Amino acid sequence: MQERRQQPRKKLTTRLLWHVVVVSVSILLLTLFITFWQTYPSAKQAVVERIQREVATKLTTNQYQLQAIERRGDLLAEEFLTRYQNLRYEQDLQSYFSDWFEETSPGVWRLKESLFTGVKAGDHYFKGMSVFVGPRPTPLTDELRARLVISVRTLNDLGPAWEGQVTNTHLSLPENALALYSREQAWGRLAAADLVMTDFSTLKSTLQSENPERAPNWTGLYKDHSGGFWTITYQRPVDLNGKHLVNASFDVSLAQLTQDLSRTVDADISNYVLNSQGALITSSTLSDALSEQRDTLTPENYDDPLYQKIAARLLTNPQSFKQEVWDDIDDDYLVLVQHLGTPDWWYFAVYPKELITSEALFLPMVIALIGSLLVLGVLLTTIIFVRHQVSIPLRRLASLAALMDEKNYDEIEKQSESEVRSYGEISQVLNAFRVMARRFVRTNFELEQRVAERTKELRKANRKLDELVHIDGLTGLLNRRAFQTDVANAIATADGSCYFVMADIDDFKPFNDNYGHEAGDRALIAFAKAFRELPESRAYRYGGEEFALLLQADSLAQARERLDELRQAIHNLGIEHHFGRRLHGILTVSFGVTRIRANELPSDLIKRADKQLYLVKQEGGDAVAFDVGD
Ligand SMILES: Nc1nc2c(ncn2[C@@H]2O[C@H](COP(=O)(O)OP(=O)(O)OP(=O)(O)O)[C@@H](O)[C@H]2O)c(=O)[nH]1
Repeated sequence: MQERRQQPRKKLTTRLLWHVVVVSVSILLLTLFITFWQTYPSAKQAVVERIQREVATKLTTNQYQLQAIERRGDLLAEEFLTRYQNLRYEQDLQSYFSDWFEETSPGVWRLKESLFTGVKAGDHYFKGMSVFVGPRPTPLTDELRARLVISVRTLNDLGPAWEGQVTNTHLSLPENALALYSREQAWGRLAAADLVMTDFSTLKSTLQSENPERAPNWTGLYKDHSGGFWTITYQRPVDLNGKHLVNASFDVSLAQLTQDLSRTVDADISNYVLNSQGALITSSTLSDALSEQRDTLTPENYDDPLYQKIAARLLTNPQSFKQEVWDDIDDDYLVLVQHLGTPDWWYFAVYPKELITSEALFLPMVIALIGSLLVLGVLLTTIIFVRHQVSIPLRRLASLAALMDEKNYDEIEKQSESEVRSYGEISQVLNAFRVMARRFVRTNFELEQRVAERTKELRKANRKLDELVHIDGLTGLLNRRAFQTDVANAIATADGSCYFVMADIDDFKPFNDNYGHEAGDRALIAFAKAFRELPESRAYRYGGEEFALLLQADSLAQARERLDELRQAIHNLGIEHHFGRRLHGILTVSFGVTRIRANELPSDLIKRADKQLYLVKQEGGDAVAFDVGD
């Protein structure tokens, strides 16, 4: 009963909720995992392709600019050569040289200042021009003079067209001379008088002795101390009949060159540009201070772990890396490699892998979100349905069962009438249970009433039976069985005021024999009435014609007095008896009396009374004899 009344530890809806949540979350996680597993490679591929597109666009522009410079070199070279072929023997050139050049120190010639600041000479206006003719082993020949003048005129005509696209346009001569067009700087006038340009790698690389192929080249990066910026130079040697005349050249500042390269369109992509020696040309990660040192930054002196890893791998075999993806070079970054070609540099785009993971997670997250909303919707619907259609009816059912247990009929009636919304099987069960509950309680009530009535009757019958067991059927006196119980109690509570009397009808046999047995019965009934009416006493039919009395008396005398009254009452009945041995004329009774003693045996008590009765009988009967032994 106790168990039945206990509240369930968890509600049905709570349990259902837990089950659905656990199963749904497991399925969602599995879906997430599988989707992520499927989408990660394609997300990575998409990122790679996006970066490649961006890099390609950037490099195409960059390479286009460089190739444009190379094409300009061709133009400049062709123009110079044409003019040189047509004009080299013109005498005017010698006078131009005399007008335009001045010997600023012995053997060192420079173009006059006015051609830089702006002057009209002949048909042309000259501006931004400077020339330095430094120390050289050979003398200043007419041909060299003519070449210098042609160089000045060519540069003056073509140079302005490319202004802004290159740092400067110049024609360098293998005889340690250089003609330069630049609106910014009159380099030819500033160069140190003892400068031997042909000793430097830049110009040296164009000399026939150094460059038998006569291949145009991009120099390495160098700091232009006169300009104060990092520069590379494009040089295209121009020869005629095996003679090295000039180099059509352009200086390009590193800033100009790498502006696009170091700029990142996507803030998440950083980049590095390395040359074939592993030196860092530029990077989006460089601070302004470090930007000044680029090209001198090497894995040994620039502490950037990712750059160091990239440089280490590049240096294993630079020419083998053209365009590829390095996924394994760093735990956190994906690296795309692109060889630039012009100049011989490598471009590295670096992308954080965690962003690829984020992108790969996008689809699973959308699925998870939609899935969660779906699960939530299904869950809420299920909970509401189960709560209203199952839980509440079942709780009502449990409540009815508890009320049945408590036999609360009124409440069951009340609850049975109240409305509970449910459908189908639950509704059937609830209704069937209500009907059953009502019937059960009613039947139970009736049964209990019937049992109560029967119990009452049974008690009554038992009392009757009990009486019958202890009452003599003929006389209505208590019988010997009742006597045995009462005498035991009287002995147990004996206080000297209770007497035991044994009475026996005198000569009853002859009475029966002569007056008939029925007359004997009537006599017995009449005597019994007299015994019963004796005050302060309980009378018993001891057996046959014998009676017993438990008599309450304050003294022996009082007891004797009472018994004499009884004997007199018997006499008064006057039942005639003329056939007895004692010839009393009426039917009489003899009495043997003794006082009840505490804790004695009933047999001893009876024996004492019997003895007195015997003595009375011996003496002729119809008398009372007392045992006075105590
Ligand atoms: N009518 C009738 N007689 C009974 C009943 N019970 C016992 N008796 C008779 O009582 C008589 C008892 O006789 P006895 O024991 O010889 O005693 P008595 O004749 O009375 O002789 P004393 O006792 O010496 O006076 C018997 O004849 C029994 O049949 C009874 O219920 N009804």
